This record gives sequence, structure tokens and C-alpha cells, in this order.
Amino acid sequence: MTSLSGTKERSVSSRSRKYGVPDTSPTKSASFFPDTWYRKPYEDNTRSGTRPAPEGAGSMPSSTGTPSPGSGISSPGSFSGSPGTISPGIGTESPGSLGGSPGFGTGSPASGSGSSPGSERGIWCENCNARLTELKRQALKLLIPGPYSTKDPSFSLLLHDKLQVPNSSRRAWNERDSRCDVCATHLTQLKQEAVRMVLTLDQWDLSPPSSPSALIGRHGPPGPMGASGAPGGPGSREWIPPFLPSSSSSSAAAAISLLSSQSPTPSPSQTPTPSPSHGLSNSGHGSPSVGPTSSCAPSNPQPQGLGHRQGSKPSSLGLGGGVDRRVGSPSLGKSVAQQQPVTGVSSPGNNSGAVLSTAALQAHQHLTRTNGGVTLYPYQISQMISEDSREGLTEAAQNRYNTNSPSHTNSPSHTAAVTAAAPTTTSAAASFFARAAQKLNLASKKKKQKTTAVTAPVTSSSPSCDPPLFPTNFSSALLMAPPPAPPCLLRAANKIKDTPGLGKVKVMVRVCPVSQSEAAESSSFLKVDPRKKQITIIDPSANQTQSAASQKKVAANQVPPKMFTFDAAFPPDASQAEVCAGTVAEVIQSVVNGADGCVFCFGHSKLGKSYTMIGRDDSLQTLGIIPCAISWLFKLINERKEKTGARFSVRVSAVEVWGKEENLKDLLSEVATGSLQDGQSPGVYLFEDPICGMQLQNQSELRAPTPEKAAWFLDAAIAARHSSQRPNTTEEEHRNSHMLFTLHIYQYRMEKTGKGGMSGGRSRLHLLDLGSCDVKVLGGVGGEEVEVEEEEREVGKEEKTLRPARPLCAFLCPPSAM
Ligand SMILES: Nc1ncnc2c1ncn2[C@@H]1O[C@H](COP(=O)(O)OP(=O)(O)OP(=O)(O)O)[C@@H](O)[C@H]1O
Repeated sequence: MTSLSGTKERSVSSRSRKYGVPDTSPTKSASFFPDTWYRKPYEDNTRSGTRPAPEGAGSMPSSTGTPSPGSGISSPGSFSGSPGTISPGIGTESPGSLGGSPGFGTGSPASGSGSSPGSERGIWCENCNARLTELKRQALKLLIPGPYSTKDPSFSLLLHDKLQVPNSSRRAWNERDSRCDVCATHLTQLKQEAVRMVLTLDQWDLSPPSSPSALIGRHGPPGPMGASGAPGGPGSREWIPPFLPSSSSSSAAAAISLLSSQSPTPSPSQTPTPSPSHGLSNSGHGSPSVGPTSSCAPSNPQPQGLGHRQGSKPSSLGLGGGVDRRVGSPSLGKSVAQQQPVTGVSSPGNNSGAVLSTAALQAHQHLTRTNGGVTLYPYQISQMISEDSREGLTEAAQNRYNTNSPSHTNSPSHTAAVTAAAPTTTSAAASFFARAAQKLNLASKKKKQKTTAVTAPVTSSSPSCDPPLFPTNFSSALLMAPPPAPPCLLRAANKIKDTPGLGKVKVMVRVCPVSQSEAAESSSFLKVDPRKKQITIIDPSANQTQSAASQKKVAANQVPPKMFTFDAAFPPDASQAEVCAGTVAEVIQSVVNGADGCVFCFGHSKLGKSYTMIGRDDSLQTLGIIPCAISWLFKLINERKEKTGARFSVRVSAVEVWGKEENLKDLLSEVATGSLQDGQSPGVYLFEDPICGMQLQNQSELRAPTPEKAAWFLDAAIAARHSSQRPNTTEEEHRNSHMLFTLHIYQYRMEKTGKGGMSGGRSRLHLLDLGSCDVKVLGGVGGEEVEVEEEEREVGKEEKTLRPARPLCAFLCPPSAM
């Protein structure tokens, strides 16, 4: 399956292949934070100080160059460590034991040693070791009410989301960059290590799980936004906060015109071969999972322990047995033995209430032990599982969740038993499990499909190599190494009222790179001056060596050079980072301030429109505008949340316009409904609003609580594109495919009246990956507020003479009309 045809197919498939052998070498992960990020704009600014948007793109000092080896990205090797080597020091005060015991093997696959980078003293500083200790504790707490399936992308995502650097470990911690001031280790790296540790533990638990808690949260109460009603279903459209009246009338947009200084078909050499060193985890393709590579583990590392755990209650907690055994304490062994009879109760027909109470008790015991004497009570455990945390799961993901999740449903009676048993218990833990059971019951009634999914989970518990969910994996890319936000974006976090570019259309130009051999030729007629934001087109005949007579003749007819000025001009060697920062940062600011925004590319076929908008997921340097926009939008939102207390909710929709008939396809309908059928949504249609003009109606709008989740929807949308789903897509079909990817931002603020009311609004960021089909140009890009310089209009004309101009369908613009 490919996401895009032609050369894109190549890149996608090569990426998929590469993901089969993820590179976890710490040094490789350095490539995610290269020194060159923003270097160019920075240099340009240094030279001129006049370059616009990339202006602040100068530096991301802490994010460059010094990735901690601790960032070891999940790999099969991560799970290769023998359990016997796992440090027994979970929760002890020794940072070393937590900072990366060999057993938690995050080492490079090459070495196969499974040594954790974090365990190398001097690589992570003491502060980070302490932080890691805390994060691992948090991760363990989250795991306790499991069992969860490590194969489910949502679980590692959930863990990753939940982990926070505790206040007690904020020494030498740079809040802004989420990095350690001492060793520059990024929060993501620490989280990864912690997540990996618990996933490794979870992998060892092969016992038939009995806790229903894995299903908790599917139908939880309203989230913090308090507006979702039943927020569980991302496809739900139940909560639509009031619109900001201004938002529909205000918009900011950026259009990037793609120019080529060569023939439209790029030579193969132009397409950079994705480096195998991207280091992204193989885990959960198309999912943000860190650790699911564990599913590829050949077998349980210690089969002899299996029987022991299978029958043991601690196993049902997702880690008890394994950890107990690893801890190796006789008393713990005794503890496990003591639980044996109770575990037997977990079989169908037995007293599940007792089982659950025992489970909670063991969770408590385990935490008491592993937290170095710190007692955690069951209610604290249950609090750790915020129902809201899984609110954003799609139905499909939930189904997978169920499928991969333990087979408490192997016996239908189990659910009933749990439900019935719950009232007999009075502890907080019991009510926690009872609630989970109720939800399980509800869920099974609600969705027949879910029931089907849960009835066949036994097979899923056996180790298997899941095929990648989607051909792209931007979700993991953002999870592993989010693109550093341009400083200009974060500076704007303080300027709430500042809505740059509001109501304006910015036109930028990116010149497609050419091969070495063609570089000289192209530079003879096309010059790009990024500093002045100008391109100059020179009559090629002026440069040809001719006889004196013909030179005179030519000079008479020669067309003088034409110069065009843009809001930004990106030369052929401009990096993705430069282009992304230069185009989208400002629009994101506007969107977070309540205006609509839109970014799209147009140009000839194979000039790099999709490369610019989507890019590739194989390294930080190749991420396109959409993944960067997702990451930065959330970054800005988080900053804004902290500063103003405003509440945000982000939803995603994606629609494809395909074919000559311009059919509409809801690209997220599959993940919204969990249906594996053709994603042709019956619902999405165009509606002509008398005031706002043409509107897309009824597309799935799915909640994305994290950037990884939004990126996961991007992966799903790309995979669902007409051109991706059919292996033999013709070039024409491919060119006739346009993707409208929209991030809907809902925000609530406390009203200043002091009456405790909330005011809300919605803004949208439309990110369009247009094909290059010949579409009749029905309109320009914008309404009355469009400010396009005369010269820029001229470049459009000029383009037509150089190559067919193929812009966009009219209903795409203005953005507020969508
Ligand atoms: N700036 C660039 N750097 C590296 N590779 C590039 C760049 N621009 C384009 N490419 C490569 O050129 C090829 C064509 O790019 P892409 O598919 O994005 O073009 P397109 O304009 O979207 O084509 P179409 O109109 O057919 O959809 C891809 O393999 C892409 O990776």
C-alpha cells in the first residue's frame, strides 16, 4: 500500500521497509536534531535581518546537536534483554538502577547487549536520572490497573501523554524547551525510556488477563473541556462549542507557489534516498506507540515463568508476577504464592469481585515495594487512570484495543460477574473496577463489532509481528522527535492579541531542487534571492554565446530580466524546516488567536507540492508543513494554556477530492466508525451557504488530544486516499487527488465579567495537499482582504507561459468558507 503514487510510492515503501529495522542507536537519533535546523534562516537573518517568516527560525539551541543517548528509540532490541538481567531496583532510590538497567534494554540493536543508554553514567545527569525514576514510577502506576496490550498504539501514547516531570524533579529543568539544563536530555527521551520499561514488563505478562480496566475510559465522563458529553468516540460530533463570530470572517493564509528551474520530472538523484538512520521505531506503524515492537519478540523470555504467572493474580495486573520474580525477594515469592488460590478465582464463574479486590491489593503491594516504601493506595491507582486520557481514541483504535487486550471477554459471563460482584465490595479499588466493568458491559452492548473483536483476543496475545497500520508513520515521528518549534512561534505565545497576517494572503515561492548537472543551466535563467525575497527570470537567449552580429540582433529582441517579489522566496537548497517555519508559524499564531488559516501549495506536477505539505516521516529534516503544523500548534496551545488558563480542544477532519468528477471522500470515516469497509462516507457533501459560500458538510471530526494523535489521523487520512488505496493508480488519478486536512481548534476562556461564564470559539487551520490536475480556476485566493502585489499577480501570468498554471478548486478558498 502506498500513500502516493509515483516517486512518493518509492519513498513510502522504502520508509516502510526501513521501519522493519529501526535504528535505535543513540547517535542516530542525533539526526533528528541537527545543527542545521533553522541554520539557514538564521544565517540569512544574520546577513540581512529582513527575511520575514523564517526570521526567528534561527536557533533551537537546546534541541540541536546534543541529543542524549538516552533517547534510544524503541527497537526490537529493546525487548531482547533477558528478564534475568532486569534491574531489581525499580523504585529504589538509586538512580542508576532506574536510569537504565541493562534489562530494560534500550541499547543499540547492533550490540545486542540491551544496555540502556541511560545507564551510562555521565550521559544522563543525576537530575535526569531522578526524573527518570519518577517517570518510571508514574508509568508503573499507570500500568497497574492494566493489563493493556503493548500492541495497541494508544497505550504507549497514553502512557507517554500521562508522564509528567514532577515538581520535585525540576531542578535544572528548562520548562520552555522541556530539556535538562545540564545534559540537554529532552523530556521525550526520558518518557520514552520510562514507557519502554513498562512495556517491557507488560510484554512478559502472558497470563490471561482478567481485569476489565483496560477498557476504562472508552465512555468516560466529559473531559476537561467539559463539553464532550460522551467524548469517547472521536467520531462523535456531539460537542460543537459556539463559534467565534469573528472567526469566520477572519483568516490568514499562505500559498506556496512551486517553481521549477528544470524539467518537471525530477531525476531520481533528486529524490533523497531516505537514510536508514532515521531511527524511528518500528513500533506500531501508523501509531504513536513506542514499544509495540515487543510484539515481534520471538517468545516469552522465560517460558518457565509463564505457568507461574499464568495462574497468578499478579500477572493479571500486568506486571506483578514479572516484577516480583525479578525482584527476587523470597518474601515476594511468598506473596505470589499466597495469591495463587485467589488467582484461581479469576476463572469464569468465580468471584470476580474478590479477584479484583485482590488485584487492587496486589497493585498496592507492588507499589509499596517498588516505591521504596512509599505507600500508594488503590484509589490513588485508579486516579492515575484518567478517563479523559483515552477520550480521543477512535472506535477503530478501541476495537484494536479490545482485540489486543486481554481476554476477560473470553467468557461472556465474566463481564456480568464483575458487574454483579462490584457492589459487594466497598473499597475504592472495588468501585474503580466496578465502574470499569459497567463500562465494559455498556460497551459490549453498544457495539456488536466490539464484542466480536473482544471474543478473539487469545490469538492476539501470542507474539506476532503486526503489519504496519498505515504506510506513513508521522505519529511516531512526532512522538520520537517533535520538530523544534521556531522561536518566533513561541515568542508569539505571549502576544495573545497579536494575530499576524490576519486577513492577508501571503504568497511565497519555493524553487524545486535540480540535479547537479542541471544546476548550472537553471541558474542561468533563474535567480533566487531569499534575502530580498525575489526571484529573477532571465531570458536564456541572453546567455548564449553567439557571434557578434547575432548578439546585436538578439540584444534588440531581448526581453529584459523580470523580477518578482514574494513574501518569501525559498531557493532550491532550502530545507524543509526553513520552509515550514517560514510558512506555517505565523498562520498557527493566527489560528490560535481565533482566526481561520490555510496553507497550500500549487504548481506543476512533481515539483514537490506533497513533499512540501506532507514530506516524509523518515527524519526530522523531511517532515513537511502538515506534521510540523500539528506539532507546533499543540506546542503553542500548551503555552497558551499555561499562560492564560484557556482550554483547548483540537479536532481533525480530512477530506479528499478525487477524480475528474471531484468526488468527495471522508478520509477519516474508517477510523471514526471502525469500519474496515470502503471509507466512502455517505455523509460528506458540499453545501452552498448563502453567507459563507461553499461549505463542506458532515465530515468526521475526530478529537486529537495530542499531536501524536493528530498525526495518527494524518497517517490514516493519507492511507485512505483514493490514490493510496489502489495499487495501480495512474498518474492522472494521482494528480486528481487533493487532500483537505483540517485542524479545528475549539477554545474556551473564562469570561472577564467574573460571573464564571465561559466564552468559546472555533478556528480552523486548513492544510491542503493539492494534486496537479487541470482544474478550471474559478476564483482567486481570498476575498476582499487579499493583498497581492502587482508583481506577484504577474508571476502567475508568467508561470502560465512557462508551464501550465494549475491552481485550485474554487471552493477551497477562502478558507473561512470551508
Ligand atoms: N525540495 C525537495 N527536496 C527533496 N526532494 C524533493 C523536493 N521536492 C520534491 N522532491 C521529491 O520529488 C518527488 C516529487 O515530489 P512530489 O510528489 O511532492 O511532487 P508533487 O508536486 O506533489 O507531484 P504531483 O503533482 O504529481 O502530486 C518526490 O519524490 C519528492 O520526494
